[in-house]
Amino acid sequence: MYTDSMNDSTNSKSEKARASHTPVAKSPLSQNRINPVQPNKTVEQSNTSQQNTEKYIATDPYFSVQNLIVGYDDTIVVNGLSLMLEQGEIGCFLGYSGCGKTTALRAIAGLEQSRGGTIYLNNQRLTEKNACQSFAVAPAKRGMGMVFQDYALFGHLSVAKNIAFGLNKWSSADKKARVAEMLSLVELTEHADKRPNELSGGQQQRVALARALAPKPKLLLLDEPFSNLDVVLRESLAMNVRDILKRTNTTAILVTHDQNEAFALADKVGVMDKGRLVQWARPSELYHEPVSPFVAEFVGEGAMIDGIIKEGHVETALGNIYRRMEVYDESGQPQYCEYDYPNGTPIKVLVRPDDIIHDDDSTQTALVIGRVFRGANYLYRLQLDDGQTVLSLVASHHNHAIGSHIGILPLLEHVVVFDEKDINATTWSEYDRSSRMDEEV
Ligand SMILES: Nc1ncnc2c1ncn2[C@@H]1O[C@H](COP(=O)(O)OP(=O)(O)OP(=O)(O)O)[C@@H](O)[C@H]1O
Repeated sequence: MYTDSMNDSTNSKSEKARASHTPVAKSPLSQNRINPVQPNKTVEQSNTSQQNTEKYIATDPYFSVQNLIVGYDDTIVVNGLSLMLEQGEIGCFLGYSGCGKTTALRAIAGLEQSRGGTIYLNNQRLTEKNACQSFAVAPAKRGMGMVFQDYALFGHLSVAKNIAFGLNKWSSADKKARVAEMLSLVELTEHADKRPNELSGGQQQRVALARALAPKPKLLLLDEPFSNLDVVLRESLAMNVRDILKRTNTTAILVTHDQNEAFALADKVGVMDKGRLVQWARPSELYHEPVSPFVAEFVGEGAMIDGIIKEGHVETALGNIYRRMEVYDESGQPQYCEYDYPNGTPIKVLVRPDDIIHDDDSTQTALVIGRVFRGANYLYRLQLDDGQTVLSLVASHHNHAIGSHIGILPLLEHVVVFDEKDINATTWSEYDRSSRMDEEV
């Protein structure tokens, strides 16, 4: 059954207060999904180029972007991007190549001019571009640090001198202490005197991180920082970087096309599609409550099955789905209400591999038509009686051959239902990854 308000991504009073001002794109079957947000700020409409003229109130976020628009020549590349982060939070832009992730990051850094929108950081307005006024704080004055894809280290300088590079206004004693602190933070103290080319890729990446963190940036921007590293190293380094950012309470934004990296590092992930931020949410919310089939496809695996509205619930080949409310009776049992659609309305249902439990004792069975060995698990592709397919993640000691039937227990309270509007917004037929599995025969 669909849980109407499971996706409350707010985790603080101030965030909840702001959420009440948040415009939320809702469809009848996908209510309460938080989309890109607008902080409750009133910008004074004036022609002045002075920044920070408006009053800030206690609930203002540490970092926010409102309706950012960036383009090259006749093409809009970032279209109405809005988001916010609290201090110490890590955000991430996730999306296919060319969707505008790097352009958005560069515009936040001030390296690309915006055509519209406003950026605030730590109670300072950095850009404002609308019909009434236009100004932008210079990149060097934004207090941001950046880690690039290729690290951009100075090959002729030692690790310590690379890290000290942005500290030229510091006293030599302070600079020495800060470099030592950063070396220790990234666990490279014994490599202080080496040149970058004497280090591994992962170590170079950590030098780049230490160099960007040394001047204590108000916001750290990381553009595909792990893309030059091998896959195994990426995830462990992403967790390592998250640990460092959390220890230093650094607010950061990462750009990546790698979902695992995004989930390992970020508190909030924004899925981008053709310049638009489709959903800005916590990783678990993106996975369990994608706002559209596009997000569902991009984040995680799964299959779409058909459903149809009947007497207020959704009938599917896996069973009936009832609409659950965020209301419980005295004994703690959830309450249900009807879907607001006429009988016969077609529905699509997202079923994740973890929604289908293998259970030998179940009377409901499915035919194994494909499987992929993943060490601890098999990802099975299963055909239901009506010919539709779903995926199921099963512990790998359950070794079932292709062509056999296995018992299944669908966890229908976890599935996500999409209405026609959601479906029409995406070419969902391309979605079913089960047909793209490299199967073991
Ligand atoms: N300097 C530029 N001039 C003109 N077009 C550009 C420029 N930089 C980027 N673009 C275009 O803007 C679009 C978005 O590019 P961007 O680099 O932001 O995408 P991305 O999502 O970061 O992609 P990738 O993951 O491949 O780096 C692309 O179509 C790209 O060709």
